[in-house]
Amino acid sequence: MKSKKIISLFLMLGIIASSLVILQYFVPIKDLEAITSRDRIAVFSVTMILFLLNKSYKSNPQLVPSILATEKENDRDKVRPDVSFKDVAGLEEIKEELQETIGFINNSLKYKKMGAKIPKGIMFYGPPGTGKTLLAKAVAGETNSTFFYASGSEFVEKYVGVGAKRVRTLFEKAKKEAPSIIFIDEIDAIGTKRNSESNNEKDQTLNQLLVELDGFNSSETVIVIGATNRLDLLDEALLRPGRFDRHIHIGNPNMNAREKILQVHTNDKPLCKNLLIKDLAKKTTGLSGAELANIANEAAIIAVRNNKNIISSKEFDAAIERVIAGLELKNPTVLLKEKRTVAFHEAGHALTSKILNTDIVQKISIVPRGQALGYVLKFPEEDRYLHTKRELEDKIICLLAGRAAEEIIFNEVTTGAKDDLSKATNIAREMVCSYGMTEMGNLALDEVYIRYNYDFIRKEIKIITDDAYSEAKKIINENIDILHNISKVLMDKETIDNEELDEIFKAYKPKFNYAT
Ligand SMILES: Nc1ncnc2c1ncn2[C@@H]1O[C@H](COP(=O)(O)OP(=O)(O)OP(=O)(O)O)[C@@H](O)[C@H]1O
Ligand SMILES: [Zn+2]
Repeated sequence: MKSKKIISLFLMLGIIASSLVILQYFVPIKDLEAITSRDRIAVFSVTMILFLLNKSYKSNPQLVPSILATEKENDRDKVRPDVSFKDVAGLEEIKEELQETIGFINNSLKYKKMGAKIPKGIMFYGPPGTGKTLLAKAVAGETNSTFFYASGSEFVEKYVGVGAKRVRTLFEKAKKEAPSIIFIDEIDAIGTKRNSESNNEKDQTLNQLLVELDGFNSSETVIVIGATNRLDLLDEALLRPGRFDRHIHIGNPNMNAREKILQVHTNDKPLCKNLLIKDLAKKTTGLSGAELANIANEAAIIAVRNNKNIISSKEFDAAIERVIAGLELKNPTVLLKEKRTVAFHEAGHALTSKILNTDIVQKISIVPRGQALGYVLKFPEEDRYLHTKRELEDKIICLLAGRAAEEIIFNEVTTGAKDDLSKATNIAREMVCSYGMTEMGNLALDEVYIRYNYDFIRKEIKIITDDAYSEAKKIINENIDILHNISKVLMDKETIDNEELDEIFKAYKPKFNYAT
């Protein structure tokens, strides 16, 4: 290592010397005195920059195709994590289930003597940010195994064969360092179903992964953990016995788990005595572990910014809003007409949510945040795992009510409903394709069928969203005074909290009849 540095230094001095010689060669003899020390410094600086650029090219592993990279550079994916199960909050049943695997690794000799095969593959699946990576690291920590991290998308390259070679190298290293855990995040990037339209490189990589999973035997204690948001998209071959045959669903945390996660992430923070973590758990229904960790951190940052030495519920409320709705824009330049449109749009969402009782409305705001010009902050009253058809229809009504209010008041629609339309369409699509909630009957449709029959499916989706839109307009028209009142208060004060909204509702008698 040292000798390399010395060679580089000599090389650099050589380059400087030859540059000066070349410079003199190009300059007529009579002008030689004109080569000032400034010129020499310039040559020296340019050489140094070239030298440093060359050095950073070499030290940046991204620039070296991993297939050509040295052993050392590839080893950056290998760690011995200092994470254990106590860092993973909630998820008690899952930790219980993983105890068996931990027992296998820690007592592998006993199992081997008995001729028992150690299970090789576990597949974690569920929404993003729920702790899949954290849990895999904790398994490595609990067993003192080497942890190899790989992301499915890293394997798939333009060049056929590169991905397969990377898979081979990864397994070779893991076997050498056994006991080890290989964690393959976003495994769907290589593991989706193979079909006639598949791409060759992806399929070769997947085949290599299958070969590796079949290849290693019980003398090597290597456990492979895959993670995906979409188990249904994975090739069945990957999930067969002997491969990723244990499937563990990791969902968003329930109230109890949220409380524990928030506890873990606030342990090291000075909290106000009156602050109840339980209350925070109530206000964060539907959020992931990663979002909760983010909220705890944001609350601390906000407290520092406000020169506080303890964190109170005020900072947490601001942090929740920040994480859910995005960064508040300072001095936004929203036109008055646009502000009115946003006020009516948000009033439409809030009015229907309250009338249909879909969620508890915490706050309505027309202060721009993130990409939104306004927003309604709302949470379901409790954790829900099942939704009736009626509830899904109500959700779609509330989503489309922003646009419906715009149309009723201004007789035209704006681009502001883009996100609402996308969410509403997704729910309706699930109702048609996954939940069997339409005239098509009790069917779940697979991706290939959906792709080839999308025109027909689109018609079914449109029936649902059209009905919801009419219903939204009906509810708003029947309660138009409340809509005007909410938007008036929003124009004056920019935000309304749930108590103020209750006051507005008390002053009028909301009307509501479901269309039959
Ligand atoms: N159950 C939990 N206990 C404690 N912290 C958690 C938990 N779940 C998530 N977190 C926090 O969220 C962060 C991100 O979680 P992680 O990366 O493990 O999620 P993931 O499911 O792998 O996400 P993705 O699918 O996006 O890769 C963790 O580093 C941790 O700080
Ligand atoms: Zn909206």
